[in-house]
Amino acid sequence: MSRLDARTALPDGVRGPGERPRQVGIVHLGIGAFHRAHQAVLTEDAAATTGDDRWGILGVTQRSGRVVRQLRPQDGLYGVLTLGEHERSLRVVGSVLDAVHPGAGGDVARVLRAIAAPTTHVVTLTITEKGYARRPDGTLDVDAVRDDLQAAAQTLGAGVAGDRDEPPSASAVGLLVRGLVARYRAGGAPLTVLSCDNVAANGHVLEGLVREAVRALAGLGAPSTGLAGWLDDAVTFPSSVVDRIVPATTDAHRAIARELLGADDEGLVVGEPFAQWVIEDRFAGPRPAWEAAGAQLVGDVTPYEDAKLLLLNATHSLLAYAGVLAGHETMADAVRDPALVVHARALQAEAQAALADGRPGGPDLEAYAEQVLERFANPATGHLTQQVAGDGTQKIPLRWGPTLAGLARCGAALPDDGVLFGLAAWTAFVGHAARTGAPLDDPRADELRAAVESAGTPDVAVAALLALPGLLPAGLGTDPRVVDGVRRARRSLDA
Ligand SMILES: NC(=O)c1ccc[n+]([C@@H]2O[C@H](COP(=O)([O-])OP(=O)(O)OC[C@H]3O[C@@H](n4cnc5c(N)ncnc54)[C@H](O)[C@@H]3O)[C@@H](O)[C@H]2O)c1
Ligand SMILES: O=P(O)(O)OC[C@@H](O)[C@@H](O)[C@H](O)[C@H](O)CO
Repeated sequence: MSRLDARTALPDGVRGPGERPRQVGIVHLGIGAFHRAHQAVLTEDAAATTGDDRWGILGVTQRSGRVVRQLRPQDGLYGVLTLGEHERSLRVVGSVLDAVHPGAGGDVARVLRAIAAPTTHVVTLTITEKGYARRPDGTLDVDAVRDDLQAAAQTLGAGVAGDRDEPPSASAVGLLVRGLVARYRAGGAPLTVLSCDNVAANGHVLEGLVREAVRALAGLGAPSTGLAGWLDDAVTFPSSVVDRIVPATTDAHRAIARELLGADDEGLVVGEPFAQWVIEDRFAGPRPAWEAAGAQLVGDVTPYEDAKLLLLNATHSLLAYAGVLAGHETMADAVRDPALVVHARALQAEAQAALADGRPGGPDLEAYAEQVLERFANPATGHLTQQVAGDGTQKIPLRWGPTLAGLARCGAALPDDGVLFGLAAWTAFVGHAARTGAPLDDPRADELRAAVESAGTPDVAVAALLALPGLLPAGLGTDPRVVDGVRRARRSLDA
């Protein structure tokens, strides 16, 4: 069977991309499955409504060249397969014009030129929580981005913009700083940097890391320039809240798409019918009319972000850990298990209590929480518990930390069926991996294994894991009410 590309005649029922953008207007860092199923789709829909053809996307894939191999032979085209309980549809998206790998053997100079180009107005990111290279205390892990910052410092000191060979890039924040330096040197047109990761206050966090990195340039031999002032004047970092469940694409998904398309599609992504994008309206220059595609432009994303992280993502993580332990492969099986969903609901009740004093606006929390559970129960996407369970040390502080802090403010004895149950399930999940040698997908996997291996008993392991720096809000990782409650929940899980 032939492979999807610009010559493929799309069958009836498969929506095509229409007129493709004439230029790159957006550089996206971290073009994994989610960007292709979310921002790229809304960008194409906005262009279709307005006829504005400036918003092609250059996708940057940093960890491997896989997405380049998927998309380049397909002229950047790929399918988005929407799978609901009662619906199935395929569309081919054309807003991504090309993909680039800036690592060893890749083309970092092309990325830097694209970020510097005056026709580029927005850099978006989905680089996962760990891509932000934060230390447990939230500050920039300068060692992780040092090579990129060294390159940025040399570029700042070089005579003419674009006059040196660019070394490959090893970090997303470092690559962004190099791109900002290139843009500054190329005349400094305004730029909006828009994080689309599941990170609280993502724009604010990213801005802080970029500013730390820029301050570090001086220590790496960069000359004194007006770069920091230009950031103040010409670059904005709005926050945004993104939502659509996008599982990793499987061969079963590819088989469904092949049947609908009549061609092979190596770049296929899959999503649920629901999609939401709430964006802080703080742009430095032009942007696509994303509101024409259903995005909400708001003054403050915080109430939406709180609901998303503490009611959706938090519940997802609890069900993922407990689901893996109970032998459920998919999220739909986990949420349909009555023994698990009671804990999901208990966590949601605690999160709602913690959010009660939050800022006004945002969704109705009661209805939102219920809708989340219904979305998880969609069996068609086949979202795997193991996928959601990855990177626990990066997700737990964001998803469970604020709820735990709210709970701890309430009183002497803490209930152990909600967030404490989630923590117990996570410790059991980690313990199982450490004991059996099963893969533990977490950037702090070595620390986790060491904590469990030196512990001897589950009670000691629980205490060691909860005390990991940066995991829980200050003081709570060693708070006896938390440690004892998690131990109680863990005993009930191990029984
Ligand atoms: N998949 C979803 O349902 C979903 C929904 C909402 C938000 N998101 C956000 O999008 C992110 C990516 O999800 P995805 O489904 O595209 O995952 P994915 O595994 O398909 O892609 C991850 C992308 O991040 C990059 N990346 C990973 N680790 C990195 C690192 N250390 N430094 C730099 N880049 C790194 C990879 O190169 C890849 O481009 C999530 O972590 C989350 O923050 C995902
Ligand atoms: O994508 P991750 O790994 O950060 O988190 C896994 C899921 O909780 C997440 O992707 C949700 O499906 C998503 O946030 C829904 O919008």
